[in-house]
Amino acid sequence: MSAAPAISLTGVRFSYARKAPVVLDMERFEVAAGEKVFLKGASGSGKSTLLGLIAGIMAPTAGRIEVLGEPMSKLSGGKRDALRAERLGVIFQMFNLLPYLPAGANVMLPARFSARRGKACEAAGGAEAEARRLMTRLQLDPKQYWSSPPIELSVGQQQRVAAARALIGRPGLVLADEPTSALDADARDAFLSLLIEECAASGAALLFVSHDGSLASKFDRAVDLSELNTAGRSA
Ligand SMILES: Nc1ncnc2c1ncn2[C@@H]1O[C@H](COP(=O)(O)OP(=O)(O)OP(=O)(O)O)[C@@H](O)[C@H]1O
Repeated sequence: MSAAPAISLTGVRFSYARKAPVVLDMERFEVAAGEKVFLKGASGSGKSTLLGLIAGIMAPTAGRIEVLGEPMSKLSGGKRDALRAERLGVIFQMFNLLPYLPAGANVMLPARFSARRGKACEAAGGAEAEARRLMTRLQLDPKQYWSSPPIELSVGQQQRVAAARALIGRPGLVLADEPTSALDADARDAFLSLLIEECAASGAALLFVSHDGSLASKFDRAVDLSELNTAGRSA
C-alpha cells in the first residue's frame, strides 16, 4: 500500500464536451509516493485540466488514472469526491476558501468532512490543535487570524489558509495550481519552502503547477506538460 505511486496515469485522453477538441492526450505520467514534482507548460497546455482529472473533479474520456493506489477514473462522481476529500489536499488558483467561515474553520474543514483525516489529527491533539499548528508553521499566527473572515486577509494570507487546509489530516497527495502567482519573489520562496517541508513531514507527494521555472530546483523533478501532452499535435 505504501509503495503505490501517488499518481499513475495511462493512455489518458480528455475533452470538455463530446464534440469538443481533445485537450489532453498523455501516454504515461507517474508521480511516486512522497515525490515532489514541478509541472510547467505553456499557457493552455492543459495543466489545470490535468490537475482536475487527477483530483477527480472530471473523469477522462479514455484511459486510466490511479491515485494513491485507488482507481480514480473508474469511480462514480460521488466516490471521486469522497476520495478527494479523504486522501488529497488541493490548493486552487483562487484558493476557494469558504467566505462565510473564519480562517481556522476553513483550515479544519477536511478534518470535519473526512473521518480518516479527522483521525489523522488525533495524534496532534485534534483538528483544532493541528489547524493551529499548521497555521503557525505557515507563518499565519492563529492567535491573530483564527477568527478572521477570508475577505479580511491579504492574498498571501489566504494562500496560507488554503495550504494549511490542504495539508491537514496527512493527505497522501497535495495538488497545487499556481498558488504563488500573486506573490512577490520573497513571499513566494518562503511559502514554497514551507509547503515542501510540510509535505515531506507528512509523507505527502506534491504536484505543483507554476509558470515560474525558477522554482523548479526546489523539487525532485520537473515535468513539461507541453512535451507530454500530444493533443492537437499533427502526427
Ligand atoms: N471549462 C472548459 N471548457 C472548455 N475548454 C476548456 C475549459 N477549461 C479549459 N479549456 C481548454 O482546455 C485547454 C487547456 O486548458 P488549461 O486551463 O488546462 O491549461 P493551462 O495549461 O492550465 O493554462 P494556463 O497556464 O493558462 O492556466 C485550453 O485549450 C482551454 O481552452
